[in-house]
Amino acid sequence: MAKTVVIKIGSNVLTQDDGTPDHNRMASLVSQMVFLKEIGHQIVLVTSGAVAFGRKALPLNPKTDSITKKQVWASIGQIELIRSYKNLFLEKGHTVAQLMVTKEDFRDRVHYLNMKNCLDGLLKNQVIPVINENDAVAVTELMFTDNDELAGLVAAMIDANSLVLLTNVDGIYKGHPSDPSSELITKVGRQVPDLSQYITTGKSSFGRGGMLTKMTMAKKSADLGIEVLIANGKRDDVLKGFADGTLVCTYFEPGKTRHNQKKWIAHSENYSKGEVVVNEGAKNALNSQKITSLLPIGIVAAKGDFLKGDIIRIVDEAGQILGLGKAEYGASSAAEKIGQPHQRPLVHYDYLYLYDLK
Ligand SMILES: Nc1ncnc2c1ncn2[C@@H]1O[C@H](COP(=O)(O)OP(=O)(O)O)[C@@H](O)[C@H]1O
Ligand SMILES: N[C@@H](CCC(=O)OP(=O)(O)O)C(=O)O
Repeated sequence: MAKTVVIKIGSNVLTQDDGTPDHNRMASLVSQMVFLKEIGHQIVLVTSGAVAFGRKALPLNPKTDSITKKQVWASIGQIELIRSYKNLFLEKGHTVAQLMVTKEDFRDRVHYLNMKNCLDGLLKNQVIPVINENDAVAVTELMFTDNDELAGLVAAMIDANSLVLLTNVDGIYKGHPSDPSSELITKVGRQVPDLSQYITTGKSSFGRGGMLTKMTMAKKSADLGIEVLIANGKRDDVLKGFADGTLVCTYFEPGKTRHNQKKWIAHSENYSKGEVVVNEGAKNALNSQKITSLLPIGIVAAKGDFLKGDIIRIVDEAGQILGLGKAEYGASSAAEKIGQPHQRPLVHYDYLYLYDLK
């Protein structure tokens, strides 16, 4: 079956132990991505490596602050990174395109749709999008936790079937991967156990977010109906293994696919601009099997300065978050309508994402 596959490559996969770019590994992964494309899959690449490539190209005074270092190295390294991909794909007859994004591009619905339109256009024209964070401008609140988060957001955006996170270990182990007694978790079903207990905060030498973000993103993406594979990009034929189903990895079984609109909303908790508190009746209605929009009659309070189109959090009176939604009107109109019958929904069902509260 032809799939849309988002492949994320971590910095460590593309570097050797001494930090120099590993062009052979890169060439092998490009060949395998071309193989996937030529057997009919659509490929989107999310790649790290700019900082690592830049660090090797230009040593900086160790006293330079860490933000400036990241910005300088990333803006130097990105050139070599994208040029290498461009040349390697071109040798095999394929064109790549570069997209550099920040968190803001996922926060704003217009930016989001512009990016989606661009990706759709590239895929339709058989071009392989190569995406990285725009590290030159992405500082503090504009930053993704790491590229695993970015890859998860991209996979949701384009309604991907699969998300393959390539790192320098075979997947999530029940213990530190360097401990020979640690066992690899090969499958995570829909009843996801608490895996965070196994994950240590230590990262690989150039990694940013560590295994915890991979796990969080994998769970979230699987909830949205995307299968996720965390696998070792340093193993030869890793992507061929993905194609023929022989890959040694941690596999997250996908849930039922949800509406695309809702996928954007599902990933927006960090970007919400306000919050509404709902009463018990509204909570039960939202959690029932019936398709329900959020009506002002069930709202007891509206907080924050949200405008029409902004994402708002929906919480119950005990403060537990129930879900997220796109506001149909702003906070001042909402305040006027609170508790009143016969009013337009504040959140329409199509723009409502409810957490699966067990
Ligand atoms: N339970 C675990 N299973 C696997 N890896 C783990 C675990 N706990 C911590 N890690 C660490 O997570 C690292 C991968 O994350 P990271 O360094 O962010 O990689 P990448 O650069 O590919 O994004 C591994 O190299 C490993 O050291
Ligand atoms: N955007 C950065 C990558 C940051 C990042 O998430 O790195 P990694 O944890 O190796 O995937 C770069 O290109 O160096």
